[in-house]
Amino acid sequence: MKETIPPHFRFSQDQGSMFFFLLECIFIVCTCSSASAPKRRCVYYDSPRNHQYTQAGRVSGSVQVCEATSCCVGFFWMMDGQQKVDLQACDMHEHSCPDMHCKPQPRFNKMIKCVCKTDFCNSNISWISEDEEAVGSPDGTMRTTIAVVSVVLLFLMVCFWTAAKRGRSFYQHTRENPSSSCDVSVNPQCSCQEANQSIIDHSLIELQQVVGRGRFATVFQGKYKGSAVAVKCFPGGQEEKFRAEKEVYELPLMKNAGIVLFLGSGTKPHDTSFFIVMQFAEHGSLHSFLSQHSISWTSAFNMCLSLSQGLSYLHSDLQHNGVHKPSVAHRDLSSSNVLLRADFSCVLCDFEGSAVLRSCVGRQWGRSHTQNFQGGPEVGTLCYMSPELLERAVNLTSSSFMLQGDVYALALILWEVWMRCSHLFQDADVPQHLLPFELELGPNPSWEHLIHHVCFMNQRPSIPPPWDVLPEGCEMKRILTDCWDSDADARLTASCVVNCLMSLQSSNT
Ligand SMILES: Nc1ncnc2c1ncn2[C@@H]1O[C@H](COP(=O)(O)OP(=O)(O)OP(=O)(O)O)[C@@H](O)[C@H]1O
Repeated sequence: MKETIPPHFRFSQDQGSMFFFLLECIFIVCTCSSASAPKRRCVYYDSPRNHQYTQAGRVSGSVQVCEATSCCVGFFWMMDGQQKVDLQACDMHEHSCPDMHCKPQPRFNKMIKCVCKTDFCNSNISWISEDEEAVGSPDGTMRTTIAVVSVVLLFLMVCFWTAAKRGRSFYQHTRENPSSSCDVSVNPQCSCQEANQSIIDHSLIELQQVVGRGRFATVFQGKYKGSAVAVKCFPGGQEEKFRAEKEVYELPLMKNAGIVLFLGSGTKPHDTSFFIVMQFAEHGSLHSFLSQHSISWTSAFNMCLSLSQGLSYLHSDLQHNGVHKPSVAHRDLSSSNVLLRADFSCVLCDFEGSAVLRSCVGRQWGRSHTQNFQGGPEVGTLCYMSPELLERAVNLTSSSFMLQGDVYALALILWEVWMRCSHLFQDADVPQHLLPFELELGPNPSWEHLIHHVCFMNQRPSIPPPWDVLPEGCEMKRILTDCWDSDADARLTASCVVNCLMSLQSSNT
């Protein structure tokens, strides 16, 4: 006989699947309703810069019929009060666009962007204020209700999609490495432990030659207690930078093979300057080394692995014996801020722009950082900046964006290393060392050129065709493209890069 279970009992027994069933229903309803809706039509402006947007829908003259989005996008330059079209198309990057009209969202300098959701709404910037828009619309309340319902539905879909995506990547990662986790989320516990301060008397240091000159400090080779050291000297005016860098080095558990060894710090009483003493890295910066040497596959691999391990450690949030190391975002990762030790392993240095991602009563999650709105953020080296940071499309103090920005920069450095690896150019000459985008934009690209190239054209350093036929080439390419993805959320974490590199090596031996 067939067993009948009372409905209320069935529900309580299977709440989890009911929840997912409901979500699925919402998803199906939304999908069906969007499938039956007419396709969005946007103004299309034909310029070489928007060739990537041709994939967003069928173009016929100056009209584009959108395939996978209902949003139109417009980029305009403002010149002498006049708007000049830069790009108009279906917005393949945005799937949510609450605005009916092309409402200006200022970008850098004189660029304005708008994303909107009515047919041909991207033809012109609409200078209508929100109030006017609400008053001018006869069915404003109805539209608002529809908008609210759509946003709630969309939000549920995004939650569902994000949970599914996270679950998938977590599963994939834990399968690859069951003992570790990709999670670099910030530990909610307060990390206000006392710093490991170590004051050094400057009279015990013997300064020798200058080995590096940066924007804020000069680095000398020196001697301290009989050992070779590097001494980073900050002039009196750079006290803030000195304190910021010292704060990172003095965090608990910062001693790690991937981070340059901090020995102490001090002040010079007579000229009120400040200094930080570190272990001396015999081969200098990765940038200067790659400029002078091509490298073998083994050296390239060890450099990439140690660099990724160092970054993964820096990003990690750890508790050990009651001591808490918060996650730290470097925020100025470049081949000049990576040093090479005697054994050619990489260590990270230069933390004056870093953000310590912790929460303490009365403190911020990340240290605040000043920004120069004329020339872009003061923190970071231009050509290593991720698209979202270049565009300022995100909250720059968000911890996840800072960490994802580091991963983008990591990809560019891995590319720099591999581009000097003789094994990867078997029958050809190894190309000279080049900074990312140096080939395309020259050694000192402007902010505008980088935004155009990296954000609008979605270009990345080119991967040489010979890599396609190498057994490791495919995986290397995948690591690079997954780390420099224009969608920051889609990027790998630093600890996942370590795992990918490990599997690259094991499949190669
Ligand atoms: N421990 C070290 N051992 C050897 N060389 C070092 C060491 N620390 C720094 N250098 C050299 O000094 C250069 C500048 O160092 P650093 O990046 O810390 O200075 P900065 O003033 O903060 O520069 P930036 O302009 O990148 O902010 C490095 O690129 C490297 O060549």
